[in-house]
Amino acid sequence: MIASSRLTTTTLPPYTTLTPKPPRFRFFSSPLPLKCRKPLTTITSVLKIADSLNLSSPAAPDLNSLLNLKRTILVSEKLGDAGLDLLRSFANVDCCYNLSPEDLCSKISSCDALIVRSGTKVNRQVFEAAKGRLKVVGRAGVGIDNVDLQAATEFGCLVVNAPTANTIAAAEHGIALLAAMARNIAQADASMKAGKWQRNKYVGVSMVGKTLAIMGFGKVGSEVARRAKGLGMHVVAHDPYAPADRARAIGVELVSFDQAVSTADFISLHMPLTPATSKVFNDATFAKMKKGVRIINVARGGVIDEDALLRALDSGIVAQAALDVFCEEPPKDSKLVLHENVTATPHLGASTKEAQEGVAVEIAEAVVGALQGELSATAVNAPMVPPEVLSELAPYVTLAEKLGRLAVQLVSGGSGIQSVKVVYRSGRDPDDLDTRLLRAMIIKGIIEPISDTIINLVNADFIAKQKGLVISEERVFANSGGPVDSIQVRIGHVKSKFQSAVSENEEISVEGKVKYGKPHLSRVGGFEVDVSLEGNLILCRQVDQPGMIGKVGGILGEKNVNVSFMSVGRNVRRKKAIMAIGVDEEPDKDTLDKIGHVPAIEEFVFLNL
Ligand SMILES: NC(=O)C1=CN([C@@H]2O[C@H](COP(=O)(O)OP(=O)(O)OC[C@H]3O[C@@H](n4cnc5c(N)ncnc54)[C@H](O)[C@@H]3O)[C@@H](O)[C@H]2O)C=CC1
Ligand SMILES: O=C(O)C(=O)COP(=O)(O)O
Repeated sequence: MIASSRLTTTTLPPYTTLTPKPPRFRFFSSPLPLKCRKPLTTITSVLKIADSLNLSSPAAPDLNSLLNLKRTILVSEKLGDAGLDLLRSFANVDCCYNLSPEDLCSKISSCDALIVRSGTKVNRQVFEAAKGRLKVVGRAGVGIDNVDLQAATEFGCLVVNAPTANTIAAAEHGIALLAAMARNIAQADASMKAGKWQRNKYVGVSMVGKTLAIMGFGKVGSEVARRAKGLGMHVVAHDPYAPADRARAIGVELVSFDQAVSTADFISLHMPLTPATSKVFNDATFAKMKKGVRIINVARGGVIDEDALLRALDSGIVAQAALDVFCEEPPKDSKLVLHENVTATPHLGASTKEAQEGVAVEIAEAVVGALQGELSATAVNAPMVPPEVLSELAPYVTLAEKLGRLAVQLVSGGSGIQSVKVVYRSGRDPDDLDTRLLRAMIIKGIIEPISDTIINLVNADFIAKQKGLVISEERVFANSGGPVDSIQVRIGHVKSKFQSAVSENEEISVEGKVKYGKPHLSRVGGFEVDVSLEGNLILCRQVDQPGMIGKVGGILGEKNVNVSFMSVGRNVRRKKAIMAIGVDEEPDKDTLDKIGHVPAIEEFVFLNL
């Protein structure tokens, strides 16, 4: 050990956070132009690796791909043709719009993926009804407030969205609503259609020189800001997570919530609907606003308390509101929509031809990629791992799972596993080695053999936590050619059925390396070994004396069990040794008994890898 740095102790970092990922593991935030994207027909070996590792297919034994059967994708809301064509080239596509919640639940168990927009509620019942078949939910748009992410994660279902293709459409709709509201376009149009000519009634307000407060300075918010600057408005923004330099670059000042709402002539909402933003525009907030303020909401209806807005409109605090989104869609209570100072559109922010084609292709690619095992760039509830990183980590991913499987089989029955320590020896800078994938596979290896839960990248941390398993990770610096020199898995506070696997620290300890691209076991307890982690493994502790390999090899040979690898590790000559024997077939009980009865063999265990 040269240096050691603790990565995590008792807490598992969440897969998705608001904090940026280290650059090496980040995808480009905007999609590549279509012609630059990889053709879906050319499935890279990386995707196959991931697929075979079942990284994103929690429940499927992947018979579909083995038998070359097509998957089924349910599309529950209108999707652009280019996206549908792409999906059809890969899967059976069932377009069923306006499904009732009951119909959705009854259909979902025969679907591998579901594609929705904002109108489909993908709640816990949907995941329960899927009975483990649903592997991916694709949200053809940005907001994922209609998908129960917690339930998706618990059921090991990946959720992906299409976060960029409708940004401009939403921003343009925001500006369109702002201008239409300021100049009473909708009301004047309706009045003319009713045969009237009311020039004095529909005198508007000017936008130039007015202060616009952008609430939520993300993709849409900043595009609205850019356009509003072009209209000569003074733009401020409130966003606790937005970088000040991005705002500065557009000439926008980032201000506090109170400052934004109290100084603005126009307020445009662009934050996501979360527990923190739910009904954040309420009576108390409206009371802080300038009398005669104008509000635009192209984000989510739920960020406004609609009853409070109605009161604010009636009292004149809010002069006008332009609403594209509502708490309930379509809104049942039409008081707001019918209010003469309200301009309303039926959630049209993303509805341009261009945006819908873009979103459809973006989500189709993400869903097809995910079904093929690709780790998505737009995953909402799983780590985003670019293909080149996955390709590099692939053999270590296999090693991690095998070590987990091996370690758990060394635990003697009845002793509950509570703490697992993983030590990575690596020459990489900690920021340059994303261990989430490896950790997930170790968890998979540990939990799957002892439970009926299927583990994948989406639910690994969640299931570990649920089972009370505390995973701690440590990085030890070591010069190595690849990303990882070795991985050690230690299980503490348990008894072992193979005492020699217990290290000085009273932990079951196994260590492995990747050699020639294949996972190898390099250490068991305090003994060094060198055996390929493929097929099955027999571990024997014996007196170190001549003829042992021959004896055990002979017993296996008699029963036609093929030995693929054999390695002996010992600490002191002629004392104790560990023999690790890789076998292609599983020896029957008789054969194992015979090995156990070889006089110099003190203990042995058969492990299924
Ligand atoms: N009406 C429509 O058809 C469309 C609506 N949208 C909605 O617009 C919203 C914004 O979308 P994007 O800009 O693409 O998302 P984004 O994720 O790029 O931006 C959201 C911003 O809100 C900020 N934010 C989070 N909590 C906040 C808080 N408490 N106060 C202030 N800011 C907060 C975030 O830091 C982020 O910068 C989403 O709710 C999305 O669903 C997006 C596209 C179309
Ligand atoms: O992308 C978003 O967040 C939207 O609100 C767009 O919703 P839609 O796909 O048009 O139902």
